[in-house]
Amino acid sequence: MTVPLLSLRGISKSYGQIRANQAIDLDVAPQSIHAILGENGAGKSTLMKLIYGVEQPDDGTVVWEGEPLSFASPAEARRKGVGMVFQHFSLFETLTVVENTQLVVPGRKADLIERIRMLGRDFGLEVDPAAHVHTLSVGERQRVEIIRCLLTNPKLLILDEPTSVLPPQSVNKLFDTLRRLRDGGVSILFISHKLEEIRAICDRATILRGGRVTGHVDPREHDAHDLARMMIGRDMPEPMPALPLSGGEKRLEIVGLDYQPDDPFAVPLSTVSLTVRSGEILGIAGISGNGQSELASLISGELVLPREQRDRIYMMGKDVGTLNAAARRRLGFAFVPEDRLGRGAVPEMSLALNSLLTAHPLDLLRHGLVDETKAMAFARECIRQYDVRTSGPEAEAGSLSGGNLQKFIVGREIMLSPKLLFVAQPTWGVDIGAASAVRRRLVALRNQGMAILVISEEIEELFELCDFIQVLHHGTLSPALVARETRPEDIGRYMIGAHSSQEKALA
Ligand SMILES: Nc1ncnc2c1ncn2[C@@H]1O[C@H](COP(=O)(O)OP(=O)(O)OP(=O)(O)O)[C@@H](O)[C@H]1O
Repeated sequence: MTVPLLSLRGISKSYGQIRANQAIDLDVAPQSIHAILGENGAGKSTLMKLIYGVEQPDDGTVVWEGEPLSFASPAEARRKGVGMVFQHFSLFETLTVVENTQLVVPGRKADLIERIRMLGRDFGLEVDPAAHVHTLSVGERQRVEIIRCLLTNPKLLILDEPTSVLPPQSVNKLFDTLRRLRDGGVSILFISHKLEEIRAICDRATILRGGRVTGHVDPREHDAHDLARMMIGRDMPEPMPALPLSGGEKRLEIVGLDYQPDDPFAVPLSTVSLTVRSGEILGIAGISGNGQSELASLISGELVLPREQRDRIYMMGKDVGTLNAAARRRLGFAFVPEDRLGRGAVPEMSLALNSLLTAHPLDLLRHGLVDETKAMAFARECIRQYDVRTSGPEAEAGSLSGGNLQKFIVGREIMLSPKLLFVAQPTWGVDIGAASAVRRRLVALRNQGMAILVISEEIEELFELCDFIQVLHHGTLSPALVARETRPEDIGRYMIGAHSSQEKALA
């Protein structure tokens, strides 16, 4: 047998009471794409952090290219040829793309700009090297992370859910890239919750459950159902059937909204119109960076329209364009932003305190002070209902695994029983078991009459959830398409700006 590029034996790591990794054995062969599979909180990110030197194991040995070794820091791991793209981005918001790159990759700025452009062209990872990171969408930030990593020429590339925010076209391009990298001698550790992707690209898979290895398999020899069962220890639930449309009242209406941002990197919106009624789910598809964050901010109230732009955004029948986020929430609006650690939750605060951020109207304050008992009870209920794996309501939000924090934030907003719920990327980073639970919940709420707006880059998710789909491209929205009568390719054409001639537009 060839000597593995990386061998782990008996690797363990605990955080207080939580045994995130227990006696992990793992061999990564040279020139292989190796999947790490597991539910939210199974210990995948922890294991990757140990390999990349971000954390040190409590126990166990690491052998790199046949030599016993321990990576004391990410800098050392990078020197040896390990590169990592994180699930939570590690970019500085106020710096430009190329300045962020310079922090890790030596070289002259002009050369780096050229190399970034070249990688972008070659691998479908286009991004403006001079753009400030704070102006970029989540998807674009991820592209920057991947490019930055590729620029260090790693022997082992660790990708923590790299496809979660990429549109389907770019996923295939990324896979071509990864295959080319592998054929050129790079091994790849690939974390993903998308089993079909794993079967398409990986030649090995290691499955984790509760911090332990439960199997090493060749994913091409198992179907997605098999893999899911190994991962979650049971069969997947069936999707929730949607009741026929009720033709309910309009809860959100946007009429011919134009938006010209001050920021030169932001995307202008032109004549955006949409309607979401009680008892229906409208999905907005599109590649990130086409105006999603601008539209989301205008709907959530983080961006307020100037006084002269009246009669553009209505919620529950009221013109809300000039109202701030809090005033919109008072009308029965709730919002899950795509950026869960930055805007959805405060990482240093407990889950109980994070509940207060939006759920304070549910009687969690008394005389202006936090009612601890009620805040704890609320957080505990959210943890229970949404199967959030954590030590309890006192855990810091930042200590939760990505998917578990997402479940908590989505749960918190749903528990407000809003009339209108707006969720950006509802299941980004959430494992398939939990993602299907979140989707079932959204459909059940729709059946009970909630109006739901979803922005997602995952076409399959939109088809599973939505009654209608509109596609955002270069700041304009396609007509509403009836999801049941539309094919993914039709959506794909709108996503790249090539209109379908036979659209099933609503009158
Ligand atoms: N810094 C930390 N402090 C406390 N607990 C932590 C910390 N980091 C991880 N954990 C816990 O360790 C366990 C494993 O988390 P990890 O992030 O490795 O899971 P994961 O498999 O990557 O999950 P996901 O798919 O949701 O990203 C979880 O219970 C998590 O809450």
